Parts: sequence; structure tokens; C-alpha cells
Amino acid sequence: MTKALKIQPSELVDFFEDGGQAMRMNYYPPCPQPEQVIGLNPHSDAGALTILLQVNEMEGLQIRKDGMWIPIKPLKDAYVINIGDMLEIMTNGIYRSIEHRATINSEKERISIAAFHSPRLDAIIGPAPSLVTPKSSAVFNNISVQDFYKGYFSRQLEGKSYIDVMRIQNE
Ligand SMILES: O=C(O)CCC(=O)C(=O)O
Ligand SMILES: [Fe+2]
Repeated sequence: MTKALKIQPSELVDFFEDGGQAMRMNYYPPCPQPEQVIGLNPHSDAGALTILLQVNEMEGLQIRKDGMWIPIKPLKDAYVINIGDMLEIMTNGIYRSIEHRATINSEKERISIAAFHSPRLDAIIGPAPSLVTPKSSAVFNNISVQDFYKGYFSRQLEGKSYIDVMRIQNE
């Protein structure tokens, strides 16, 4: 990733030396009226990278692309890798976090396991210094990882609205 971005490895890698991994298992029971409910509200993940397994290969995960919801069909033994908000901030918006949601079906339960990877909690994250140039100014403010999570978990999941709070406003 640092090669692709043409930045020093230390500008990304050091943040993950004592980084965190958190895991969530999601169980979505079937519902006779699936169009009336949502499994997981539209959101982007807070951390840097998420590795997601659609355990029993039931459809339900959708990503938002150009304003449309696109289903991500489960592939056997394959993981889905999602970019989270913190990686969007650290790459100054070059890698964009993906908005996604989970829907419910009427026939069978759906199970997924997500592993969220995050910089160490006491780090201050912001756009990598060499991605901020006179031609491409910083798009996001710096914030501590702890404060980022505090803000993220004290709000409702609502698309990508939280990362906008970190955006530098140009008058
Ligand atoms: O169930 C899924 O496929 C998505 C889960 C998810 O987005 C999450 O746990 O953050
Ligand atoms: Fe998610």
C-alpha cells in the first residue's frame, strides 16, 4: 500500500505496530417481511481495514456505489476486505472507506464475522505528511484514535456521516 501511494512505509506501518484487532460476529435471523427491516444500517467501518467472512454464504452484504446498492455475492472460502474511515483519513482521501449495509432474507439466517484492524489507541492519525503538498492540501484534521472511536460509537450508524466531522472546511 505504501508503495502504491509512494509514501514512506513508516508513515503507515508504525501506527499498526501495537494496533488492535476486534472481531464481531453478526447473526441475522430470517424475517417473513425482509423489506420492512434492515440487518445493519448503512455505515462505513471506523478502523483502517476490515476482513469480513460471509460464513454461511447467504447473500445480504451490499455496498453503495454511485448512489446504488450493489450486492456482494459470497464466494466460497473468500474474504471481503473493506477500507475503513481511518485509512481514508491517513491516505488523505485517496483510499475511500466503503459505505455498506446488511439486508435480511425470508428463508434462512445469515452469519458473518468481521475483523476490524485499527492503529494503536494512543496514536494521533491524520493525512500522511508526504500526501500533503501545495497541490493537494490536507482534507482531514488530525484526531486521536481514541477520540475517533468515542465519537464513532456515540452516534447512530448513518452512512459516511461521521468522517465528514473530520473534514477540513474550506471557506
Ligand atoms: O454482515 C455483513 O456482511 C456486514 C457486517 C458489517 O458491516 C460489520 O460488522 O461492520
Ligand atoms: Fe461494517
